[in-house]
Amino acid sequence: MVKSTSQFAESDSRTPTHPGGFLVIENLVKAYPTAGGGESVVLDGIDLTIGENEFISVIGHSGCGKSTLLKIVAGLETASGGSVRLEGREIRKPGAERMMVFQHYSLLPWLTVRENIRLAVDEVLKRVPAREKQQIVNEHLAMVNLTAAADKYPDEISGGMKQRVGIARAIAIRPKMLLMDEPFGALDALTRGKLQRQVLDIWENQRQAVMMITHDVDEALYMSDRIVMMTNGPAAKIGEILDVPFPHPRDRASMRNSREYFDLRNYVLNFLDHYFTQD
Ligand SMILES: Nc1ncnc2c1ncn2[C@@H]1O[C@H](COP(=O)(O)OP(=O)(O)OP(=O)(O)O)[C@@H](O)[C@H]1O
Repeated sequence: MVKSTSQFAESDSRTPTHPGGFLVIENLVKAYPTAGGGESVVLDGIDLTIGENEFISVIGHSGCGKSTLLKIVAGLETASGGSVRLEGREIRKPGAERMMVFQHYSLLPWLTVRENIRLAVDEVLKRVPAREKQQIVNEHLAMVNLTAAADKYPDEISGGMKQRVGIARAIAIRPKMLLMDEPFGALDALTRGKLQRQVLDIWENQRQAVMMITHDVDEALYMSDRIVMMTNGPAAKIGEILDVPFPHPRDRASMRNSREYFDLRNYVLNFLDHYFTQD
């Protein structure tokens, strides 16, 4: 039985689904000005609460506003209405407690792998002694299997390795929340699968709040606790939120062979099809 929460259900859709959640988005609206002097509403009344150890995915058709939503949580964009609070504090700008991983790596090309991670650690963990910082960098290099490539420059390593640097850099500063915008989108299928496993391993060992944008239904089902399914834009809303009931640690092969997985996968695909055909 597929369990989901519809934002359009009769019950109060503004009530957070996780009362103890530490990221609380309430009635969020985002509009951009148009050339004609009007405005175009991208997000219209988003309500979402995320728990501090919860991994959620956001899925929806291209242009519905997924990245805009993530950027508002990151503090890179401001909301036009409503509120976004982390542990009760309104998010107004970027902060080290919310680290972003982009699809296109964004490494500094003149720094080595190690130096890219170290730079973030130096900037955020200012009071930590140098020796400990070095340990943190080494530990995170090992976590993403990059110890051997530590002294290489970004243009000397593959796309998958670059993304591992981006992930190590983000988690090395121990953020409370990891924000990932299609983190595996630029990778080939094999590398993507390996990196999904690696990130899930890390998360299963040291849980934190994760919000991940994806277009990939299997990725969302494999990795997340809940899938937030957005309606098409303009004025996109959360259509439904799907619970993914598989316990962690997850085994992809056995999940995929289960009837429940098949039903959930079809449920998400049908949701996306429904909105696509409305275009
Ligand atoms: N800075 C901006 N100024 C004006 N409009 C913008 C701006 N950023 C995004 N938009 C518009 O907001 C809408 C949502 O964009 P967004 O990138 O958030 O969608 P998305 O769901 O992440 O898309 P994709 O899946 O293709 O990455 C689009 O119509 C886009 O053109």
